[in-house]
Amino acid sequence: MEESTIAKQNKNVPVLPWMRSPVDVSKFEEYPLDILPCLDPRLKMALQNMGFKTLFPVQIAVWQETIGPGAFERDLCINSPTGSGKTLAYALPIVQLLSTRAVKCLRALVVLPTRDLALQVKQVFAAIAPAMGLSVGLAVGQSSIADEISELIKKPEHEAGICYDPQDVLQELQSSVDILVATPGRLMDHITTTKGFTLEHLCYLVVDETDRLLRESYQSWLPTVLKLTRPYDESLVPGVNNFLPCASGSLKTIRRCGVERGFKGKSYPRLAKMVLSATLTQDPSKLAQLNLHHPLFLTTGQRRYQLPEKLESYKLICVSKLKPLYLVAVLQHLGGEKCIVFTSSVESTHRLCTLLNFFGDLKVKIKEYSGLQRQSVRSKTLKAFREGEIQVLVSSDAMTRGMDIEGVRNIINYDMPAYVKTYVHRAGRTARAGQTGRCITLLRTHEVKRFKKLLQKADNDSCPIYSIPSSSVKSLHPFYLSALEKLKETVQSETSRKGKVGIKFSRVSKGEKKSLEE
Ligand SMILES: Nc1ncnc2c1ncn2[C@@H]1O[C@H](COP(=O)(O)OP(=O)(O)OP(=O)(O)O)[C@@H](O)[C@H]1O
Repeated sequence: MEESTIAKQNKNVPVLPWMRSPVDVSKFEEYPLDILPCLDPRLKMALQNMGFKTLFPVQIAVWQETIGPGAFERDLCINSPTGSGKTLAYALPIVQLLSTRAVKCLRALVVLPTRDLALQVKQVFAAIAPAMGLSVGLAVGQSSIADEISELIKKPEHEAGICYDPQDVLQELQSSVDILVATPGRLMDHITTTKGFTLEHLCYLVVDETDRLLRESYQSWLPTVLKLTRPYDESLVPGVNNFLPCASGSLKTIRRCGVERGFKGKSYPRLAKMVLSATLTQDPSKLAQLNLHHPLFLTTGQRRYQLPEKLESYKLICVSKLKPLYLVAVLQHLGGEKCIVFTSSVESTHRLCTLLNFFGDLKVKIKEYSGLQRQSVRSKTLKAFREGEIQVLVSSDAMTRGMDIEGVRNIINYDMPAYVKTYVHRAGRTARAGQTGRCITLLRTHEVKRFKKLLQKADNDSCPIYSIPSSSVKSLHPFYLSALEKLKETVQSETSRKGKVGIKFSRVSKGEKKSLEE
């Protein structure tokens, strides 16, 4: 074997020994709900009401390791392609496991990097948890902290006119939810300031989009959660009880038992964890932060990065200064099919979207979605896109991960992604749940080689050219010139209105300007 091939293979072999012998999810088949062992009939009904008849391979694999023979004795690290159904893979076993709980306490915590993603995941739990008598809460900062607290914490009912001891009142505060879906920032707000909010009874922790969440520390949410849920033993750490909050009096928590290394075979209750991503990190130092218990790695096939089976990747090679024209020609060609256009920054998202809207005659509704906008604006746009009122969304990488929008058949990379991970997540907004989809990447000539290498990392050698007749591009020239003029005016007025922020939009790029002068 050639040396370079061996080196390449070694590079793909994970450093961590437990990652080298994974459970291969691709060996599992879709499985009918009717014959799924141990599935509670109430949950089956809830799933059927969602229109689901089978469980996907990753959902079956996780079911086996949690409810099935695996009995959740090991923490699970799940690497499965975009759109393969990871959300239900963790939501289903958690809801079934919690169905036998006697007292309402916060038992499961799901952490996600963004508000829109957390909302999406909450909806999945909300579709199945009530059938088992469980409540789901959301901590994302969508409403005021006071409103959020009143949703999450139940206050005791007190008779008017009677004075109560504040200490007793604190003891009586209870969680209104069994499962909480949260973003790290709001989670930390509740941990540090909300009276009655406790992780003391937490049994399950899910870290979704793990590699994204581990990249930033977000006010040290992870060490804080692990510290607050660490099993404590007075004899090992004297006085520890004095530091741990206890809002539920003498209530004891039953967690899974596990034999931890370093505890001389002593078994004690642990917080059971599932961590997931379509591009799960294999970096030992990053994974070490999660303090996983005898982790089991579940992955799909041999490849590190995997694209959805029915995704078709295309490249469109364009003359740099005419890129917007190629984009418009593609949009015309797609004839109003739902589409997300990705750019490399919030500034170019804004400028490109403004420019496209000046093209008149496009017959599609185009809006931007980026981190530069207020959350309320973003949520409104997302709703309109989901409902089909908007056909094209121009987005920065705010939309890259996890978002599940029905009917998106096309992804366009207006700017080539810099990393294979970004390509995997962007392209993964289509071809979800076994559907077909295409991802078209606009490339300048000098980017072609780099793009080929990037796709090879996802083992994708087949990326045909997306052809657009040059006559369609040419015919757009006159519209482009007038659209650029209008863009220039808009940019100038935004600059004067928005001061500093507007300056970001104030420069029409060299390519655009040159074309304007021609
Ligand atoms: N058993 C099922 N039957 C039919 N559809 C399903 C099933 N499970 C999930 N889906 C659908 O598949 C789509 C993708 O699911 P989900 O968002 O959980 O994917 P994911 O693996 O988390 O993707 P990403 O990595 O992009 O976050 C959703 O629209 C979901 O409703």
